[in-house]
Amino acid sequence: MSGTLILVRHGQSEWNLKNLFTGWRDPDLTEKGVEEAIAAGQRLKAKGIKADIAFTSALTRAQRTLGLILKELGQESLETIRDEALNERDYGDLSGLNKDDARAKWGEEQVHIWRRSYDVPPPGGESLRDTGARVWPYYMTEILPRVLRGQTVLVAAHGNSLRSLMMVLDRLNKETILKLEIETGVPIVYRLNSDSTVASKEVLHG
Ligand SMILES: O=C(O)[C@H](O)COP(=O)(O)O
Repeated sequence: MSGTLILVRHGQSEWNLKNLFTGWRDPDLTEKGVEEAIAAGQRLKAKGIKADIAFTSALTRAQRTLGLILKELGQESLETIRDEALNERDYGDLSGLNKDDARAKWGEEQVHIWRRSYDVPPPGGESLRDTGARVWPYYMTEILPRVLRGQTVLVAAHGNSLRSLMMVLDRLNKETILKLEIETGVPIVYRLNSDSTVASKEVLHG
């Protein structure tokens, strides 16, 4: 066994609440999102987890979630690396549109394909494969080597950047990825083997 990788999707954002496609837009957390982030930190603390380093995206909702978690862990000054490689999928022309309005305009099935398929990009935006094309190399070069050295690495990011990562960790394919939904503010704790495969996975629900 090597180290530990903890993935957390940011808490509820203002645009999650309004049901808007967000992507690279930068809304803050709602009150509920703040509470979810604090609860995530408390659950990690209850497990006795301390991080050695943290990674997050270039977007406020993920950074703020990370800050609230680190506060609960008593690790506010932990080394933190922010990189847009971990940003949410770029939702392109859908950004800022209401998800129900989009379903009314383009149909339920088309919108589901844009949201959950592996390789169909929303207009002007990134498919999950495109998102993975920036997340996977970043994971391989910056995150995984630290886990393999035995560190505990905390990653606060987004629904689709984490889906692309979990596709690899959980060995999902083009079909099985369609069903993967990641809850806001729920830490997922992976222990990795020394060959980078997953030794165990625990989802820290409330
Ligand atoms: O960017 C967004 O709109 C959300 O954070 C993720 O949206 P999705 O569940 O539609 O992929």
